[in-house]
Amino acid sequence: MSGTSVDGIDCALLRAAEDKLLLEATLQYPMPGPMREAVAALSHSGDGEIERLGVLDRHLGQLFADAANALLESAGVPAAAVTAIGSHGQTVRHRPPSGGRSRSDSFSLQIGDPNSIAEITGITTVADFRRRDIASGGEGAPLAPAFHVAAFSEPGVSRAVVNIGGIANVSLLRGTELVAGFDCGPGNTLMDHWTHRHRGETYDAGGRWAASGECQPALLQRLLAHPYLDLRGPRSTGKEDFNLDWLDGVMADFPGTAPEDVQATLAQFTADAIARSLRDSDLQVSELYICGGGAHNDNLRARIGDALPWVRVADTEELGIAADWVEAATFAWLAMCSLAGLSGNAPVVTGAAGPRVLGAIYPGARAIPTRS
Ligand SMILES: Nc1ncnc2c1ncn2[C@@H]1O[C@H](COP(=O)(O)OP(=O)(O)OP(=O)(O)O)[C@@H](O)[C@H]1O
Ligand SMILES: CC(=O)N[C@H]1[C@@H]2OC[C@@H](O2)[C@@H](O)[C@@H]1O[C@H](C)C(=O)O
Repeated sequence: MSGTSVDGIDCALLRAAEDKLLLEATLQYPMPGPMREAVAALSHSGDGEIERLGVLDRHLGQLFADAANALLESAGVPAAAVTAIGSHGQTVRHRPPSGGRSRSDSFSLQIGDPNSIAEITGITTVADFRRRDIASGGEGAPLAPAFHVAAFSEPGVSRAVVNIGGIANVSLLRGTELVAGFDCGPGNTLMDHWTHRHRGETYDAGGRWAASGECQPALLQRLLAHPYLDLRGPRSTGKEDFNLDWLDGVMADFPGTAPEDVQATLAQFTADAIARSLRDSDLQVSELYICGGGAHNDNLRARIGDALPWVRVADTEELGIAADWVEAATFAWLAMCSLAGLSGNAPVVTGAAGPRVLGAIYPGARAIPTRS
C-alpha cells in the first residue's frame, strides 16, 4: 500500500487463522525521491501525461515487487509460502460521484502494474480494488470500513475507527454492524505541505510545531466552510479537494498570519473535521480507535480528545493491529475476499448498487497450469 502521503510503501504479511488475521511481519520500504515527485506531478493534469503514467505504472509495479520481496526476506518467509499479494497501488486521481461527477464519468485511478508484481515475485497478485465499486455506482472509497468491521468490531460496543493518513476516513460501528463510513476530510496532508514549505521537513513530528502556535478562530471558520464538510451520504475525497492551492486561496484573506499559527489552525481544522463526523452521527460512540500515521501526532490526538470529551481515544494496536499497518492489512484482507469470491465493498459506505467482489487476479508463476 502506498497512500496519499506518498511517504513510502507499507508492507504487511498476514496469516489467516480461523476467523482472525494475524500480523506476522511488517516493513516500510522507501520510495525514491524522483518517484515521489513523479507521483505528485501526475496527481494533476500536465504535458505528456499518458507517457508519464505508463512509465510510472511500470516503475511502481517493480518497486512494489521489490518491497514485497524485501518483506519476505526480512521475515525469512519463502515466496512459495505466500498465497497472494493484495496491492492497492498508488492513487493518482480520484473523481468520485460525490465530487459532482455523473456516475458514468466517475473514476478512480491507482497505478503500480500488478503484472510486474506477479512476474517479479512469482506470487499471485490481486489489485484494482476500487473500480468495480465505482462501476456499480459507488464512490470506490473508502474501502477500509469493511475491514474495520471485520477486524475491530465487538458485539454490544459502539465504536469508531479513524484512519488519519493524508486524508482521514472514519468507520462507525454499532456492535458488529457497520452503520456508516466515509472520508471526513483532510488528515495530515495540509499540515504536511505547510510544514514542508516553512520548515523543509516532510511532517510536523509529534505536532510540536502546531503546539507552538495558536489556532486562529476566523481562519478556522473559513477552513471549516469547505463544501466537502457539508456533504452527506456516501462521500470520499482526496488531494484534489484539500491541497496547498486551496489553502493559499484561503490564506490570501489572512495575510501576515504567523506560519506556526497557521499550522495550529490546520491541526484544529483536521481535528474538528474528524470530531464533526462523530458528532453529526445518530450513533453515539464511546470509543474512538485511531490508525494511520496521524496516530503519532500527539498534538492532533489531544485536539481530537478535547473536541470529543465523552469518547475514549486509543490506538488500534489495542485491538490487535498497530496503527501503521491497518491500511496494508486492509488490502491483504481484500485480496483474501477476492480469491474466495466474497464481496469486499460495503454498499452502505460507498453507495454501490450492492455487494461486489473487488479486484482483479494476476496469477503468479507457479499458479499457471501448463497447456497440454
Ligand atoms: N511521528 C509523527 N508525528 C506526526 N505525524 C506523523 C508522524 N509519523 C507519521 N506522521 C504522519 O503520518 C503521515 C503518513 O500517514 P499514513 O502512512 O497513514 O498516510 P497514507 O497511508 O499515505 O495516507 P492515506 O491513508 O490518506 O492513503 C505522514 O505524512 C505524517 O503526516
Ligand atoms: C482514492 C483513495 O486512494 N483514497 C484513499 C485516501 O486515503 C484515505 C482515504 O482517502 C480513503 O478514502 C482511501 O484509502 C483507504 C485505504 C480506503 O479506501 O479506505
